[in-house]
Amino acid sequence: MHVHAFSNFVTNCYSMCSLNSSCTGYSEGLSAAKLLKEAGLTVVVLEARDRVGGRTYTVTFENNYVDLGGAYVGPTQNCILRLARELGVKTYLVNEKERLIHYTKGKAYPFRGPFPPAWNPVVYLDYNNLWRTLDSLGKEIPANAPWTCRYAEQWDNMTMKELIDKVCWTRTAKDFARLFVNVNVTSEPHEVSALWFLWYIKLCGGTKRIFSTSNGGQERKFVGGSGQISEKIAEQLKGSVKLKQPVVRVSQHPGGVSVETLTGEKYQGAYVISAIPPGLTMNIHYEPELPPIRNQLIQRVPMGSIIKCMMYYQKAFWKDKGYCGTMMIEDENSPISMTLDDTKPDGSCPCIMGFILARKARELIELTKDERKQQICQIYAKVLGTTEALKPVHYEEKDWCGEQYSGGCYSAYFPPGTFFQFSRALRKPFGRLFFAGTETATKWSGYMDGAVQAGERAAREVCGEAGSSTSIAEVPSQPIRESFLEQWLPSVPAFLSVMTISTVFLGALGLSLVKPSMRPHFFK
Ligand SMILES: Cc1cc2nc3c(=O)[nH]c(=O)nc-3n(C[C@H](O)[C@H](O)[C@H](O)COP(=O)(O)OP(=O)(O)OC[C@H]3O[C@@H](n4cnc5c(N)ncnc54)[C@H](O)[C@@H]3O)c2cc1C
Ligand SMILES: O=CCc1c[nH]c2ccc(O)cc12
Repeated sequence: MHVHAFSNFVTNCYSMCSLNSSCTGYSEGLSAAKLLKEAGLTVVVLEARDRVGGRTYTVTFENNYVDLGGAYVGPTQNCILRLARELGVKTYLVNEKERLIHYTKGKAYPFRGPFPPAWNPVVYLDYNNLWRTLDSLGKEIPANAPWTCRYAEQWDNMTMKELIDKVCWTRTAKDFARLFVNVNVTSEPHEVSALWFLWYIKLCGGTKRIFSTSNGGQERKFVGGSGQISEKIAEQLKGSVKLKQPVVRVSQHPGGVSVETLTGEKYQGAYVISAIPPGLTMNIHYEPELPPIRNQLIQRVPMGSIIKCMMYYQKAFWKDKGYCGTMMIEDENSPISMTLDDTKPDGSCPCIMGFILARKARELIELTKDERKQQICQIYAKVLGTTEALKPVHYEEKDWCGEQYSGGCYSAYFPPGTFFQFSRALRKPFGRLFFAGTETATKWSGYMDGAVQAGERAAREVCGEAGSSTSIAEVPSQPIRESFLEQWLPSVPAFLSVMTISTVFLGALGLSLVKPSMRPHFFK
């Protein structure tokens, strides 16, 4: 049997495989194909681009390597970490020794921890209630069947903007919540379904785990770059990975599946795994036609918007100033919203990685590369408080919005009113056609880890096996704890109600204790 995979991680697009013969599938393709090959199947991976890796992309220049796509990994991402270990790819810690900076209202506030603190007690309560609410609503949503949540329809009909406006009382918390959505899903709060966003955060272990560097999703990077993972699997699969082969037709017949590519090549197999973002499957003709819900799902899942920008300097001058290089920037005039130190672990190639996200990516793609570089240096100089930021030695950037075979990044999102009715079709096989890709994952969906989990799950489906990927902790993971205050502090409205009730109660009590003749006349 042959399996064809179109894919990246389980391959990079479509992989096809065969048991004693063949099967066909797409990518994510690479991790699926690896597992299928190990199970004794013959696999072909059909990749549209002239390279493997898909939404990961490591390029080399002047003795340096840089990840221009997916890069960060961290505790609980055990599928990608296990795969990396098997392939001999090591990780290193992203620098977070010094203080982070929250830049807001034109001023830089250094801090430590996952989220900026608030000195105003009302804002403090509001932030605390926001994170607690997002996490507790997420607990109501089953990871593998979000449509069964008892509030699924209600929450899906709401955008994240509406949810943020309901939960937050202060402008400060609302603005930071917008940045939180921008950074995590490269989209605007008004664009995404609240049900989908709450599910997405839950799949990563909650608001702290997804946003943190230490003990979170951005804790580590791969020595040599994330692109090696796909490249090493492709090497193991030798001649089975076919580049420059965009799949355009998938025809199922009683004996198997035939997959046709844009160049006119035809591949026969027993099964196909499609491991491309769901929206891109609109580019493919299916015989027989896709089932109705799948056919409509693929029309409803746009991709996020991001430009990843790497600014290189002679020296990591931010460390000398006591800053680690993480900046959370709230300023409409700043192209960049989030940065991390991208200096190599041996201190070479000092670099600040910055994301241009969502609305800003769409606006700033109109500028030239040099104009973006100038604007980025100017905001780094303001935030870090030094003109050293104006003197970079090199600049690299990658716009993912214009990538034909990604459609955008990091991943697909669900607009309001879509996730409740269409998420059930995300990974439901159709005859000999199986679905992988990070969007179909039930842990760390949208991430490299989700891509591997989904690819391996699809490979097991092809083999007729149930079960899930091994989940042994690959790097130490500390449980995410909520302090007593985080759990029990009231929200702003609860605090105001308590204050009002207690003021009225104490006032009434006080009045009852004074002589009737002394009471104001309306109490007599
Ligand atoms: C800037 C950026 C930052 C990111 N940051 C992180 C991060 O820090 N950590 C993290 O874990 N993730 C991150 N991600 C997301 C991560 O890269 C993706 O979730 C992951 O790589 C998706 O893998 P995949 O195999 O599901 O899909 P893809 O990588 O998209 O693979 C699909 C493959 O299919 C191919 N293809 C498309 N159409 C066809 C067709 N018709 N025929 C054949 N082949 C086709 C594509 O060329 C591609 O190679 C980031 C992504 C970007 C771009
Ligand atoms: O996945 C890629 C990058 C990313 C996703 N969520 C966050 C949160 C904070 C970051 O610094 C980066 C990211």
